[in-house]
Amino acid sequence: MHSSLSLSIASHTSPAIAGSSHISHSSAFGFVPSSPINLRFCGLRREAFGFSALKHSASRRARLSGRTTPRSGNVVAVSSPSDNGTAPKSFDYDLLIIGAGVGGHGAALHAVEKGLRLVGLMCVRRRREERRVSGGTSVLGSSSGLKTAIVEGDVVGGTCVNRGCVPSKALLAVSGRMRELQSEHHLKALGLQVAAAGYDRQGVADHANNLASKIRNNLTNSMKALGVDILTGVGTILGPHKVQVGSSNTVTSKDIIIATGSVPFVPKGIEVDGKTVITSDHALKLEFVPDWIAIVGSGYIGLEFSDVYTALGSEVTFVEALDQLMPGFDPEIGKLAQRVLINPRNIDYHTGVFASKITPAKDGKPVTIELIDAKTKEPKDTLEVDAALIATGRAPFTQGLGLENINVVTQRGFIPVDERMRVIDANGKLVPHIYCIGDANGKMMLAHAASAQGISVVEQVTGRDHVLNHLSIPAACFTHPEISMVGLTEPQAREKAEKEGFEISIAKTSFKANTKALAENEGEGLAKLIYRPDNGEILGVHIFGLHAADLIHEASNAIALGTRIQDIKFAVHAHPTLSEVLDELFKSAKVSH
Ligand SMILES: Cc1cc2nc3c(=O)[nH]c(=O)nc-3n(C[C@H](O)[C@H](O)[C@H](O)COP(=O)(O)OP(=O)(O)OC[C@H]3O[C@@H](n4cnc5c(N)ncnc54)[C@H](O)[C@@H]3O)c2cc1C
Ligand SMILES: NC(=O)c1ccc[n+]([C@@H]2O[C@H](COP(=O)([O-])OP(=O)(O)OC[C@H]3O[C@@H](n4cnc5c(N)ncnc54)[C@H](O)[C@@H]3O)[C@@H](O)[C@H]2O)c1
Repeated sequence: MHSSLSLSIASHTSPAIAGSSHISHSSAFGFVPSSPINLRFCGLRREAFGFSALKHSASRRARLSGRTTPRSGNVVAVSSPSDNGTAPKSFDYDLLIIGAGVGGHGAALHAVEKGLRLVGLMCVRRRREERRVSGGTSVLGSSSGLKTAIVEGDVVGGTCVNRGCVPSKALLAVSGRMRELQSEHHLKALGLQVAAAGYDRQGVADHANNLASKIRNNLTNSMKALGVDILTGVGTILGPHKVQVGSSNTVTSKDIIIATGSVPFVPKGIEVDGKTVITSDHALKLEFVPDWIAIVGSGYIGLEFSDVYTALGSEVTFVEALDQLMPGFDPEIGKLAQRVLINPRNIDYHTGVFASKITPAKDGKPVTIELIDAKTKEPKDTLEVDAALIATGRAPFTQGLGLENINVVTQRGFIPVDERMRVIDANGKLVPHIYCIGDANGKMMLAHAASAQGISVVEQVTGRDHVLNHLSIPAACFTHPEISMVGLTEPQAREKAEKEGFEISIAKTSFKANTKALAENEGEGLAKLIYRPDNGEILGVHIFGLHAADLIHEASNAIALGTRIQDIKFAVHAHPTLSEVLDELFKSAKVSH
């Protein structure tokens, strides 16, 4: 089905991207399970946590909170660091983590490494264990004297493992291969002859689903092996040291980490039916491949799914509110990405427009999308398509968490934190012993950022001050080819330079000069370095090209460790490898130092 209006392709758009990969703690996976508790999932469906169910979940939490009267003496009066004196002398746990996504998991594993004892909480089917825990007489965990618990209301792994990074990368692995097999020009250049490529939709969907199950099991087993007992239950904060788990259990903990993540954000006026108007939660199941799909939002999710859908034969129309596709990324890299990832593919787009109303397909009628001008709000167009994917960002999952019990007011749903992830209350004061990591604090909605923040918090609660440098955290978009970045974009660097009174310089290298890239017939690519010529500081690196997501780490590690260009340019790279693209990049920079 096609649009009732002609869709013209604008020529001025420019993108630029970033991203990451799932954090694996494979070193922890090999342990023999030692926990006496048999880990089982409660079988709660994700839908119970989805956007529409959020209200239900929140009201359930509110009911639960209302029913539970904190025992006096066990709860610290809110928002006064000195009030900690009213806390119990001893706690059920030293560290309690609410949410077993990648952030919570990363924090939990690091806590084990630091000697913290892990005792997870999973409710519903775990009455016996819960009673033991709520009675404060838990006997679980390792022989260390410290105790930690992780609370999960759905399934271990959270968004990344079940509805995010992991299944999406499985689909992208398929789209990458399909692209290669479909590119006659590419195959011919390599001297290959391949019969027409095809795919089995269910087989592709199974690959994504199986991978998610596998990684979920790995995560679960890694915590189990380290003595983690996970009880499922919705965690509600009753006070600074007290959390209700499920409907009746309460636990106390010296420190608490909130790691409750996010859910798809669906703008007002858009009706998601889960079939023809979908979010990434639905799209990852690949229940059908529409002939024509509109993707609302051209950020990470939109771009990655455009790669998947076009490889599987769909026509894609982007609807983007800002004036260019993939806004927010370095404009030069974005322009190149658009030339390679958008223009030659079966993709067109509308920029500077909001999807103000989307109605699912019904009774033989297509999905309709009403577009309004993003600035004037005047009606612009109506599209008729087979399906619409809503990829307009993510909303923090913090409703009903009991934040009112610690006097915390969210900002657009995000929990305010300082640079050490310490939660800030309504009066601007730090809430003692409560931290928030990952998507729920909105600092950087990436899996490895959530995990790194969790590790940083564990460092602090175990006595070592630590501040995570978010400018050293890489990001990648796993399109074909990939896009990656770390640090500042060129406009951001220019703004900072102007404010702080220094010069910036730019260096670039092309994949066309790289032997390995040319051997692969993948010479389309660019690496860009933004730096200070006076002292060799690396301000940002952006890469578009084959394996860009892997290549970025030399730059992100350099930023994290404070390595300057005048030092890193002497590092030796194996030949012929793609890493020589960065070698060339650093060598071509001119530092006066
Ligand atoms: C389609 C898609 C693809 C993505 N791809 C990538 C990628 O390639 N690389 C990347 O870095 N990032 C990617 N992301 C982003 C990444 O998934 C998130 O940044 C990451 O999952 C955030 O981790 P988290 O631990 O903060 O939260 P989550 O992973 O959302 O986990 C939070 C957990 O807390 C639980 N929970 C919530 N409230 C409660 C409560 N009150 N009590 C108990 N449990 C609770 C939830 O059930 C959930 O299990 C992607 C996201 C999507 C949607
Ligand atoms: N590879 C990765 O690391 C990866 C992959 C997928 C998702 N993620 C994470 O998930 C998060 C969510 O991804 P996302 O792509 O949904 O969000 P995003 O913030 O990356 O992009 C959303 C886009 O939607 C546009 N938009 C918002 N409302 C709109 C409307 N009403 N009409 C038209 N356009 C609108 C925005 O301008 C923006 O370009 C990201 O923040 C990212 O960190 C990461």
